Amino acid sequence: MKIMIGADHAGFELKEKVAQHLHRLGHEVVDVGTHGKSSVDYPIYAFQVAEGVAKATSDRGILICGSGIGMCITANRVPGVRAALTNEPYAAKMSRRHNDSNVLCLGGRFIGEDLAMAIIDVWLTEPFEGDRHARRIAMIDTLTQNRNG
Ligand SMILES: O=C(CO)[C@H](O)[C@H](O)[C@H](O)COP(=O)(O)O
Repeated sequence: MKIMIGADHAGFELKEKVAQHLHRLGHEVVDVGTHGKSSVDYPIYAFQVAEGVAKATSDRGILICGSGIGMCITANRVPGVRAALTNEPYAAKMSRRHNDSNVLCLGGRFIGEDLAMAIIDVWLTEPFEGDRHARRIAMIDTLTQNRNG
């Protein structure tokens, strides 16, 4: 898969490890930054990754900030993005099976490297179940479009 990744300063260190892990698994990684520990603003990276996934220039996205919350709030503003904040593997699994999540958000200040990789491994391999869940996902898009006119 082609996976776009991004982080702010609070997620930078974990992002570097995630990039190595994804490379080891054979994925193509597009890293939009940040590239150091200096303080930056998470919406910049969240929007880049979310746009990449929404425009299908990448198959999936992974975003990391301190808690994962700011990244998730921002990414979900982009139509077509279904970002899930999952700091444990079961939520990651369900976000794939029921929500077809296409962006994974992690909290770099909440979880360690081993747990992050376990979450990512589940998230990359779990399939979407479709059926009633596909109907509900379609409703998200329809209701959003109706609201925006
Ligand atoms: O956006 C966040 C919270 O929802 C992230 O955790 C940020 O990484 C965090 O707010 C950054 O905090 P800092 O005090 O500027 O390092």
